[in-house]
Amino acid sequence: MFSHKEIHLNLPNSDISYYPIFFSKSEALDFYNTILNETNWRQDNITIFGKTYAQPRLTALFANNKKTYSYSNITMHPEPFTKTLLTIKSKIETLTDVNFTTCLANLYRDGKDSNGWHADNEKELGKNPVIASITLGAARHFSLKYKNDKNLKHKLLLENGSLLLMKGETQHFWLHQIAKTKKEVKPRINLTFRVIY
Ligand SMILES: O=C(O)CCC(=O)C(=O)O
Ligand SMILES: [Fe+2]
Repeated sequence: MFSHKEIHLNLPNSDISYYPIFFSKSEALDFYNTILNETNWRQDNITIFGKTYAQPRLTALFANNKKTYSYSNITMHPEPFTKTLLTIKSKIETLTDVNFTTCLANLYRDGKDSNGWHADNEKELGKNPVIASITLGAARHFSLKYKNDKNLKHKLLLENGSLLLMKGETQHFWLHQIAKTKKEVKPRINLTFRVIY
């Protein structure tokens, strides 16, 4: 059906694939503009190790149910999927054969916005979550770090229109982040499709 170029990362205890051109550049920029303007972006306060910070990016939650998503001491309540998000979701579902319930959207306004080291291992995601992550707009580096050996790291550039798929035991063994950068970078929207049980 699809003949997307797939780059499978050769890292232990993981199942991570990168599809650099899941959407064409122009399709991805159309999605970027629509989602940027249609979304009620919010900036939550998060609490990590007892300290409260303004999250260094804007977020929004969408779902086809009422289930909330909680992490770092915040609980997000979803809004219904938009037509654009349903178009994107359905193309990912054809590739993965997973029915995603939920999408967490992140807006990195510039290089100062980031997402610190974490695993997507909240219990509502189930044992071995499938996370499908779309990049729209500017490219940013995605870093991976092995929990058992912090010297084992991997970094890849997530480009406009790309899909990164993490599944299997990845979240048990690996942390990931989007680090801040001093380079001039334009805004990036990230959409992470998930199943919430
Ligand atoms: O922006 C990204 O590519 C990663 C987002 C992420 O890790 C998350 O929302 O859990
Ligand atoms: Fe994540």
